[in-house]
Amino acid sequence: MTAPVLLAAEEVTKSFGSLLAVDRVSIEVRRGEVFGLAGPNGAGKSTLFNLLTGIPIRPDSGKVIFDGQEVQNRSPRWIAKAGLKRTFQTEAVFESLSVRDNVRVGSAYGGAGRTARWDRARCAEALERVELGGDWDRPADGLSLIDRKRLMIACALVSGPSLLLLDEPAAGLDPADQEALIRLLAGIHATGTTMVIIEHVLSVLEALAGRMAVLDSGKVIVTGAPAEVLTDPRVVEAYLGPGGGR
Ligand SMILES: Nc1ncnc2c1ncn2[C@@H]1O[C@H](COP(=O)(O)OP(=O)(O)OP(=O)(O)O)[C@@H](O)[C@H]1O
Repeated sequence: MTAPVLLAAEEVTKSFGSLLAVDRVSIEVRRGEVFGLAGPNGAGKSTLFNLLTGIPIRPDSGKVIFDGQEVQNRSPRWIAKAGLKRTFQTEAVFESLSVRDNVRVGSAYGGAGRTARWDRARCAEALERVELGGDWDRPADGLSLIDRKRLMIACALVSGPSLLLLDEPAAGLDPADQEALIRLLAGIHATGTTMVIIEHVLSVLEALAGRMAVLDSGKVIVTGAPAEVLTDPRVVEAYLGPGGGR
């Protein structure tokens, strides 16, 4: 049986002046799946994430439906509280705050953490889920790149989202850390979190995604299983140009 749709973009469109950044994009993400988004630089992936999460733009037309509700005109905070959390391309952590306090900020944003005691327990659980060991009272500015990514994911996870959007989580990681990230995300997915992952490191999508879409010039050009999508001539051409770079 096919799982119900948790997130749908329906003909979502966004222009910046004369640039059509997202052009009538429709995608469906089913509850429990990992859905990948790929495409060349400037294809519109991050703009689409921004439109899905209300940060900081609205679509010109089209609908975003999350968990049965239209959210395209909702605030980012409302969408986060409804259970859709995201990470950003850059490792957006509060440098001077401790690891633990970064997660506490994430917890407050997502609507979790009514009491200090409960908050502490949730923060600890989120940090353990991302396997961020060591001293949680140390400032975030001393963390390695992979640990910053772990922290950003913990900040998103702490409020127990039903859907996690990850914008290029593997960017800048060496192959060993990419493998560690894949294991981490597979573990989070196994506990029931639906995910959408934008990624240029296609091996991450091959390892994790059940389905994926490729965007080019603001449009979805192919959707399907990674093995089929990544060998599709239209995708090869989008990345390498006509003739596949030959
Ligand atoms: N706020 C903005 N104002 C004007 N143009 C924008 C804005 N945000 C994005 N764009 C443009 O929209 C297009 C799509 O950008 P976007 O960042 O969504 O692409 P992307 O697929 O995420 O690229 P990358 O893989 O390089 O991150 C680009 O041409 C970009 O310059």
